[in-house]
Amino acid sequence: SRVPLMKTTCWAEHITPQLYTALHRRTCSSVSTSRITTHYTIHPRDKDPRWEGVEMDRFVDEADVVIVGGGPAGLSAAIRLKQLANKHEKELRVCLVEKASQIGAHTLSGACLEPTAVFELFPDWKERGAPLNTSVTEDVFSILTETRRIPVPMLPGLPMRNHGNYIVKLGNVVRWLGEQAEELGVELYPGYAAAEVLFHDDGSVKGIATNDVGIAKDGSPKDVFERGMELHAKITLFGEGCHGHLAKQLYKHFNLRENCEPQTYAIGLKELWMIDEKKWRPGRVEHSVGWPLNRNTYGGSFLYHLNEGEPLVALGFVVGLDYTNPYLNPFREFQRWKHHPFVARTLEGGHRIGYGARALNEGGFQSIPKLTFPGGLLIGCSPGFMNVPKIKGTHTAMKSGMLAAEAVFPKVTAESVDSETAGLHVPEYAEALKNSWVWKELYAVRNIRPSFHNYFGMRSPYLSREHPHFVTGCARSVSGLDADQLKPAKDCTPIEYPKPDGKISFDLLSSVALSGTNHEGDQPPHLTLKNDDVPVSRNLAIYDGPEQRFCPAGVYEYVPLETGDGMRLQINAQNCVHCKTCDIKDPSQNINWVVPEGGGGPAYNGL
Ligand SMILES: Cc1cc2nc3c(=O)[nH]c(=O)nc-3n(C[C@H](O)[C@H](O)[C@H](O)COP(=O)(O)OP(=O)(O)OC[C@H]3O[C@@H](n4cnc5c(N)ncnc54)[C@H](O)[C@@H]3O)c2cc1C
Ligand code: SF4
Repeated sequence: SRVPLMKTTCWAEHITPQLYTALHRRTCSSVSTSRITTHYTIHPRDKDPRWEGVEMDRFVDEADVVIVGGGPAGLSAAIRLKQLANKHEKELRVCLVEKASQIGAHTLSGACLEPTAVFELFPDWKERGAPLNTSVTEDVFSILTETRRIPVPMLPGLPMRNHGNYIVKLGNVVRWLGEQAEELGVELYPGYAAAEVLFHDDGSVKGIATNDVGIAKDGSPKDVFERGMELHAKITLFGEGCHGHLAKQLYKHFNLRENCEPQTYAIGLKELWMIDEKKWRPGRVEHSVGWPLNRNTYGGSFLYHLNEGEPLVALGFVVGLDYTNPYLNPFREFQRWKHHPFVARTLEGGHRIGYGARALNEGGFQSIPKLTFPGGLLIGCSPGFMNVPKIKGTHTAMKSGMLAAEAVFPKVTAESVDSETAGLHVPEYAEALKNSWVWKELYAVRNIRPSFHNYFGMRSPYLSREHPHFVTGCARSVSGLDADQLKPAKDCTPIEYPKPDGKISFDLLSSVALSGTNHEGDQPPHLTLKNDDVPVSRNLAIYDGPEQRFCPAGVYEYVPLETGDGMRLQINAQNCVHCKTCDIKDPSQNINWVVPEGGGGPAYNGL
């Protein structure tokens, strides 16, 4: 059995001799239990006798362009490609794969939408019935203390101003984009996750493979096992959204992040409420910073009154994943925030109808990687075009997809191929982006998030010379990888959270139930561990098991070993809402999120 490497690793300095003995016992016990990770990405099937003789050939199909991800970026790229093909009377096969069972079912956002890109993509958006039903009529920004609210004037020119924007259910907008794409002739494949990037012999991207189905929880093939299919293309556009699973592989393969800062992230938690009609103010937008987060934790809230025929409000809470206290629980901070008198007064008498969570990029301009490589390119929140102070990335994601399509179209339809590699390389996309309003906008706000790490913390853009208009000059560095920011539990104070009251605040499991999340139970957990022993030997020992708190769906639980002499990690993979927080924040970087069987995950209804 394996023995922990504590004596030689850098984290050993945090461990006392007593803890070392306890830990050694725990770890040695845990290796005797059954495997946590059974996925073939960790335990290759070619070495597994249970897979001997299983047919592993894949059906191959060919398109001109393959797009991974049916979010705002992927769909805008697909639509623009077909608009151009129709205009120039060219045949163009565009295939888009989406891991959700329906287009829009994995979309979670605020969302207050800056409509520029929608208007550019469809100047006749109104006639086409775009679900932009609520224009912003009131814009409120506050700094919260535990009992009070300090209003901040929304001066013209501030990035947080929402004049001219629309409050939307982004899932509905994405569904509508899907309908437009289908009408134009894009082939949409919801329920198919892209599990693997395929490469030509010259190293350029050849396309993707969708995931295999019919693998049992223990990693063995079931009778119904079916190999995924290969989708080849002249070029593949990756629009997986924040912290894409394939993008992670591409960063390594093509060294795309060598000249940028690390990407940093936040987790956003959201609920949808039906409120008392008397309190409903359609078109009102509220944002806050401050309580319940302390000065050293980046984050804030949003509360939007929708105008969709019912008294609906969308509310949520965003916490920067560079927080340091392993006892912080973003879900419980969100629940606590709803009890602020200024928030609770809107919710009292109402009831909650939706819940979900998703990570969002916070690195901004400094963290944008190289965007193009032979055979492919990155669009939307996958490389990260989020405008952080605005908490808006939909308009930039859409525009990046459109610019990618415009750069790709002449090359894929050219009579002779203009590429030295088998997969087309289109660096013109990066150039187009640099000359677009996306670049200008992200450049203008590049130092707002990094300026958080000063005396004023979250309030800095509003209270100090760190006001956006002063935050100019060279791009400042982000704080490093979020995974490296946690302090050992022994150096931190546990946080006492109030119990949920079942009216305004709720527990985790009843919340997850509202996300409609489901996965086939008999499949290997898609939360894979590079080393099954590390959660107990490192995460629990040093950080007191922070994954139990940062996962917004209760997927990770430390439970007593059956033998009674230690703990083990239990992964409730069926609950996973695909937010990607664990892959980002795990202090050991031992968790690798991979795609589950296609169609699994949340079933958001217009979040
Ligand atoms: C809490 C929160 C609040 C926000 N508020 C706002 C706001 O008010 N205004 C605003 O403009 N923006 C907001 N954003 C940001 C906005 O939602 C994103 O910028 C936008 O959704 C990015 O679009 P995208 O297409 O790049 O990625 P996504 O919307 O994430 O779409 C990616 C799609 O790809 C699919 N996918 C991923 N991997 C695979 C795979 N391997 N195979 C197949 N399919 C895959 C996913 O299921 C998903 O449907 C918010 C985000 C969050 C989390
Ligand atoms: S397991 Fe990871 S990706 Fe899934 S909900 Fe929890 S933190 Fe998010």
